[in-house]
Amino acid sequence: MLTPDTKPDLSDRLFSDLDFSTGAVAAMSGGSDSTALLLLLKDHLDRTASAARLLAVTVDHGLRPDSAAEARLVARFCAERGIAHRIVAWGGDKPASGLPAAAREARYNLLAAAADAEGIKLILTGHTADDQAETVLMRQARDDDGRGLAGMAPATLHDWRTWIVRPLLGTRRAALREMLRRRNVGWIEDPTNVDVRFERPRVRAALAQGEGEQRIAEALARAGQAAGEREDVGHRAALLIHAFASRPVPGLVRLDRDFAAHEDGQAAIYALRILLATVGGVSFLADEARCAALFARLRSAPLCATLSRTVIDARRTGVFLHRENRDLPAAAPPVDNRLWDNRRRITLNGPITLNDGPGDLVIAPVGPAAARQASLSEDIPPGLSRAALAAEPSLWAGGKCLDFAGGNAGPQSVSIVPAVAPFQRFLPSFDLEPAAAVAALVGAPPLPTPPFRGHDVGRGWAKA
Ligand SMILES: Nc1ncnc2c1ncn2[C@@H]1O[C@H](COP(=O)(O)OP(=O)(O)OP(=O)(O)O)[C@@H](O)[C@H]1O
Repeated sequence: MLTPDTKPDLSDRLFSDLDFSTGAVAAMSGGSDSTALLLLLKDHLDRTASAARLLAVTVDHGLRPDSAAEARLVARFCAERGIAHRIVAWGGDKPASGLPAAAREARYNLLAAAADAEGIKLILTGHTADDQAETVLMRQARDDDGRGLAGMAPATLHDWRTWIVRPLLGTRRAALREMLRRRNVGWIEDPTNVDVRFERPRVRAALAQGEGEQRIAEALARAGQAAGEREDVGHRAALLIHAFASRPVPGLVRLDRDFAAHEDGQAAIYALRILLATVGGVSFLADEARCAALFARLRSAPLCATLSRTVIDARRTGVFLHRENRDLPAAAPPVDNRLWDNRRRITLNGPITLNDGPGDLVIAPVGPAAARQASLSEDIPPGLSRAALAAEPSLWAGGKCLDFAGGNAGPQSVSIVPAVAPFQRFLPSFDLEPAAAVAALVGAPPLPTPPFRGHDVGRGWAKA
């Protein structure tokens, strides 16, 4: 039943676009924002999709003496409302520096694992407009390439399979707290949120003073504009990737010469940054200024350069990109669900059975010697094909190269599937289009269905 203080239009506005067909995990710290999120979500599902599964998950980071007791408080809160709840603990050693980032990384892994265990593909967090303003101001202070000014995306794909959605990103914290007070619901105040040894609490404290409100409004407006610009350049970069890039042999990307002369330099440089990071297996995009300088030089082939662990070999017949043949992973037995060189995902589909030869099965680069034996495409200069192939992963047994990359042709029990390094861990919705384009190019799995009903992967589906 509705109470006067849960305006139906608020929760409907927040959640009505979302696809709850696999259920939802609500990331619930017990703070005001995630408590409000959980209550609004529960109202919405009770009204519109009572069969949808809802699981609240609290991560106990084990960083404060009270954290376990707080997690139990959240468990009680959920039990009283008939909401399934789970506590997951961050075990193991904690780093001495970079603690907030490590805790965040661990938190998302644990939330995703909890969702996975239930077959749920959607995680909701309680990030608010206030969090967004803080994020934008922190990134602005760091003077990065401007992409970060878009702030947090309304949705982010985690590990290429679980959507993290932030439905409260356009809602102010004060409004949520007001709603909680009217419902007589309390929340946990995390002392870390006011611990000025950390950057975010310092920004938060500064925004609570003087002209804070105006700065918040400006930061949010700037974020909206930057998000639109980022989607736009991503869209144009995706068009360029579709039009000009191909993968003639595994490990080798070819750009038509016309790419180097394209008039939309901004999109071409963005496409280049994404392609270099993907081919090189680097988690962050190649440096913008260096890519701009490289793009300017591409017109005057021949050219051979390296950037982002990638060799750029520009010839009359095209601009070729392949992984540099150094600092490749050492031979090691295949381990399930691991990234190899940040370029391939290894999956074990069952116990390893070896019919192809004796000896222990390992994954190692093909290497120059085995690459020389391979039969090559006639359209590509053999030196280039071999250089690309040498850096590709292969299964080896007893010193014999069983299969080389691209391939699912080795023992059925091991698959080695291309991955898109810069977007593999976190893919913000702003970048969906270029990510889908580069995934199709390198043969990575297609993106899972977006979490918003009625939207394909493509322009304009992300909520503003
Ligand atoms: N320990 C946790 N367990 C589960 N989810 C968490 C946890 N910490 C944060 N989150 C999720 O991430 C969101 C943003 O995190 P942040 O650290 O800004 O929140 P908080 O201040 O701890 O709590 P809240 O946002 O609920 O007020 C939270 O709203 C919540 O959805």
